[in-house]
Amino acid sequence: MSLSTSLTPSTSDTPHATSPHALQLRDLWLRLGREVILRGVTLDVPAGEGITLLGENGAGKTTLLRVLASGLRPTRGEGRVLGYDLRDNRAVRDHVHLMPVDAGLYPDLTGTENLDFALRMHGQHADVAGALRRVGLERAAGRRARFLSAGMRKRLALARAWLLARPVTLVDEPFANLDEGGRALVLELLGELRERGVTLVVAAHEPGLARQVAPRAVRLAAGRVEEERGA
Ligand SMILES: Nc1ncnc2c1ncn2[C@@H]1O[C@H](COP(=O)(O)OP(=O)(O)OP(=O)(O)O)[C@@H](O)[C@H]1O
Repeated sequence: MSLSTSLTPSTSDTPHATSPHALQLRDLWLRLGREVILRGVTLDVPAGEGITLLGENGAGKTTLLRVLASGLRPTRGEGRVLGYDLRDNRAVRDHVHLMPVDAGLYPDLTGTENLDFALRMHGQHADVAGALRRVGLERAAGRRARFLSAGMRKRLALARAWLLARPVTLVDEPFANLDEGGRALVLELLGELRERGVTLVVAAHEPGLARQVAPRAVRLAAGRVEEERGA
């Protein structure tokens, strides 16, 4: 099936608002080395929806998120993010934020600098000190990310995703390494993103938690995405 038959292709110049879908994937395949990781992923996600992405270890969740963030190019198939072709790296990166499982921070920048830098990259201004307070990191503002604990790095990455509030926000294992308060914060901040109309994809092994902010659940199995039944 060809997406181009049903959609007017967007370029970086055309506004994404023409597409009611945040994600449209058609028969996406991805090979890494000798392994075929994605085997015909087809998925439609309306703008503003919250999706929980489930699957066993090694199922390909992180890989799929990287494809959606334009960090990996599909071997074949078609994909659009807010109407932009997935292969249009620049447009996709302008609209998509990926919070990776390891937080993806600059280790030699402080907490404040990491947030300032991310905002500057998107031409945004925001209350960085307030965001650090919100995630309980006010005292770590001046510490380099490399000297933060895994849970503190996660909180910093969460503050960044929340400040950026990109129209499509992809979150890989947001609950890992967090204490109870941290997990509640994830739910609170990701919930606020949803309220602001952000499309959210959460890869997680905790469906009960993730579905509180991303109610529709899909499962990656054998390289394909299947709709998960039941609440
Ligand atoms: N750079 C790479 N080169 C080759 N294979 C890779 C590469 N990165 C990941 N893989 C393989 O892709 C498959 C999917 O990995 P991925 O990290 O996407 O799984 P996951 O569903 O996120 O797993 P987990 O729940 O353990 O985080 C695994 O078999 C992994 O070995």
